[in-house]
Amino acid sequence: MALSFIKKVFTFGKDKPAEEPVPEAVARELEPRSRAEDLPVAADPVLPEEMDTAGGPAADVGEGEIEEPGILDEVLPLPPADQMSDFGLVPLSLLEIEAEAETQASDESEAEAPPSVPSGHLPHKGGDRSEADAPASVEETAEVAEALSEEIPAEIDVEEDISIQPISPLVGEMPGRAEGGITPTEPSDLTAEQPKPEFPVLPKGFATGPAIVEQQPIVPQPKLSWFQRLRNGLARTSSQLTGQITALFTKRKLDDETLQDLEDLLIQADLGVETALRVTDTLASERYGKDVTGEDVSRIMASEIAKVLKPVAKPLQLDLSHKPHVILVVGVNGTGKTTTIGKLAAKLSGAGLKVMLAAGDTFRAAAIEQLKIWAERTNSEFIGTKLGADAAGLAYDAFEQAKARKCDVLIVDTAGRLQNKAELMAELEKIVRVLGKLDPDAPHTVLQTLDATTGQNALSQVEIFRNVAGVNGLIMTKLDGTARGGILVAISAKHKLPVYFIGVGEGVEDLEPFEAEDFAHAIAGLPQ
Ligand SMILES: Nc1nc2c(ncn2[C@@H]2O[C@H](COP(=O)(O)OP(=O)(O)OP(=O)(O)O)[C@@H](O)[C@H]2O)c(=O)[nH]1
Repeated sequence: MALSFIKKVFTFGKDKPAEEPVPEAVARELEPRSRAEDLPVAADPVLPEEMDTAGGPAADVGEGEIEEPGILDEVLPLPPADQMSDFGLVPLSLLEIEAEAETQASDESEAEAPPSVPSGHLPHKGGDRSEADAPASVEETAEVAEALSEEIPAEIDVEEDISIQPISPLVGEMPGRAEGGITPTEPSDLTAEQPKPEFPVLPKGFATGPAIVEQQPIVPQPKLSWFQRLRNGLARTSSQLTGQITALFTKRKLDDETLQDLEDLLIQADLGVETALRVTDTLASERYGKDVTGEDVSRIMASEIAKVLKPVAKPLQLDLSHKPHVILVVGVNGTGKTTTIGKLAAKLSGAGLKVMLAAGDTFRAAAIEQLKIWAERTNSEFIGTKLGADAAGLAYDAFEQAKARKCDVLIVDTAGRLQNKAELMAELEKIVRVLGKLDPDAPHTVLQTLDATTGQNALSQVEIFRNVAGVNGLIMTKLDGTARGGILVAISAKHKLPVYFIGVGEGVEDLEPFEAEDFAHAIAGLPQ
């Protein structure tokens, strides 16, 4: 009897005889939904306006009231039948029985098939259902479940053979579930093709949807050594020079004509007549009448340039018996005075010296602000004045302040000026004179910055600034760019002024002591 009852129960919705209506809740409980993902989610099972008659929405399931799926995945003893629905569980064995009953039922009567819920239609609870569809109470469900559990063959070991599949916690949250009124959705309802939103057809070259941008991993660039930056900066000079030299000596012996051509090439590279002659003389004495390669010439050239530069590659001497040792920084506009001051201050204050920076460039507000920032960055003292104020007056005040505050070094910035502007050069002369009144040796160092991209004009800059302000040391900046470093060789050969540092970048670290050999190798395109 029980088996035939089960058969009927499982064929509900397919061949249900009209005279034996099966409560919907029973059928629902036995529907094939043993896995959480199989659970149908009724579309709007209760309309808001139906809430009163439906008994209101299900109480929310509180956190922790639902067992973790992982726990329920284990084989657990079957709970008492009357509690199964409370747990939201369906015995797997029943699902197997159902599958069997379904097969038989489909054989028996296809013609008797009762009206089923049309695909895509989900009847509303409390709507226009027939009596047969009427919701069953939880008690009824429990009774049926108990009857079914009695029918389980004796050989089935409940503990071993019945695994309980958890039903998604969602079930407890579904309004219909609380009222015992979940209406199963045919699988076809879920897979049925939904009407696609219509988009306009875009012209060729366009596409709809979110753009997919492939992210390229950012590869950090290794920081180049200062020599590599110097070599890169001088690459234009060196590659031009070595390329021409190689071309000059290909399949040619060293004679007067090739020597003259070489001398011209070296002068064009800003190295100056003096250095050019040194190179050709040495080459002639060693290899005249013989085959010469470009590499031979590069080696001799590097060696002769280094000889010129070595005497000027000196450290910046600080006489710390003066408190302060005054460094006046001069040069043409934009040659890197302020930046170089910042770099020097960083080195000196980093070494524990007390440094003061004086904003003597009273022409540019930005220059004053720039120096102030450098002072903050380098933990230096700062002194400035109004825009347009007398720069010599500021230099005077700065000296006194630095002395009073026991600064080791005072570095005075000045406005950039072209060497041919007499009035501005006279102002520079005045600054030097005023400082000399406070200390006859001040300024102790007059540094001139030279922009390495300048070329021949740098020669006359040194000439005039030296005469007016008594420049006694040089710093060549921007050797990391597209430099024409050959001019430093010519200046060194002519003026023999110490070259203390070279600038190889805009960063605070990018100031390197000048090394004659390295510089000579970089110009000749040879490794360090
Ligand atoms: N690449 C590179 N840029 C530098 C170097 N030194 C300075 N600069 C840049 O050159 C520009 C001018 O530098 P400043 O320090 O303002 O030059 P300045 O001589 O004080 O300028 P004025 O006050 O106008 O005379 C700035 O953009 C600096 O960042 C260097 O060694 N390498």
